[in-house]
Amino acid sequence: MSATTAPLLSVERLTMRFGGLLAIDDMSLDVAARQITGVIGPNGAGKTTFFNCLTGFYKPTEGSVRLNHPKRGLMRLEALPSHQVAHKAQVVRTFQNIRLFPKMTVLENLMVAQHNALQRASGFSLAGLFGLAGYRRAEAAAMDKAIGWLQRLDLIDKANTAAGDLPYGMQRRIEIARALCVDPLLLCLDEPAAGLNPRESAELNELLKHLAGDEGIAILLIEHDMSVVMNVSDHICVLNYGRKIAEGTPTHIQQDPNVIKAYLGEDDADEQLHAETAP
Ligand SMILES: Nc1ncnc2c1ncn2[C@@H]1O[C@H](COP(=O)(O)OP(=O)(O)OP(=O)(O)O)[C@@H](O)[C@H]1O
Repeated sequence: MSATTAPLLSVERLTMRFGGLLAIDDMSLDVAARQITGVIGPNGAGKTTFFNCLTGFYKPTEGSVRLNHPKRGLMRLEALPSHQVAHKAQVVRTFQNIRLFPKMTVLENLMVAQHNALQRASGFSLAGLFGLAGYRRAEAAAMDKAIGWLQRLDLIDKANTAAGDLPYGMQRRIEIARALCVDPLLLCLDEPAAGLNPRESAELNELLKHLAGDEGIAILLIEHDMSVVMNVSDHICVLNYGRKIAEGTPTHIQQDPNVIKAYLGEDDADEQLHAETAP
């Protein structure tokens, strides 16, 4: 991020406690527009809790999450309920476990994601039922958007297949397509590579680079698969026991002694670091 560009998202001194457990501990992070920011850390480090605080699923105990929205100005995400974070702030997420409607077709899954826009077009009345012109236009636009994303994500030939009948890797891609139908400024992906084979992971890399580089969507990426994180991230933030222990480029993160210790444990990390620095 250049010194003159304001970040898209500024997380300041975020803290989330569950009783005596400090899941996020005084965490600050800037997220740049049009870039991919990886969030990594060992199991239980607080990554998903961090997403839950950004997207209105949890109300943080302390701290602020400010979004610099290009049309609406500064928005305080920690004060918004989750549906407004998605539809007003355009910060959209996927989940660790797949949450498609398995019996609905792929296209129907993408239409459901746009129900807010359709409800508004119906004036929350019977306009939809009577097929009034405004509602029909909104429905056609929603359909165009869904089809457009299915084409760009190479899923169009599966539009009329029940989502639950498709292979796992494809379902993960449909989840991303569904999130894209909400026009995200910031797309938060929670382990999108989980369960993917190496070919699917490589395809995911290409897709993420395309979304950030060509579509201009900022991405926050929680991922354990280092072949994905290190390949696609512009910037990486590392959490351990709820604390940010490092941030920087993938090259910087791979060499950071604190990160190596968090992943390998103190003794193994010392061994590896000594081996690397030995003449
Ligand atoms: N609703 C909750 N109530 C109590 N404790 C919670 C809750 N949600 C998360 N935690 C705890 O907060 C800590 C961080 O959990 P979190 O799921 O955010 O970690 P994570 O980094 O996403 O882990 P993983 O990589 O295994 O998904 C853990 O100790 C977890 O048990």
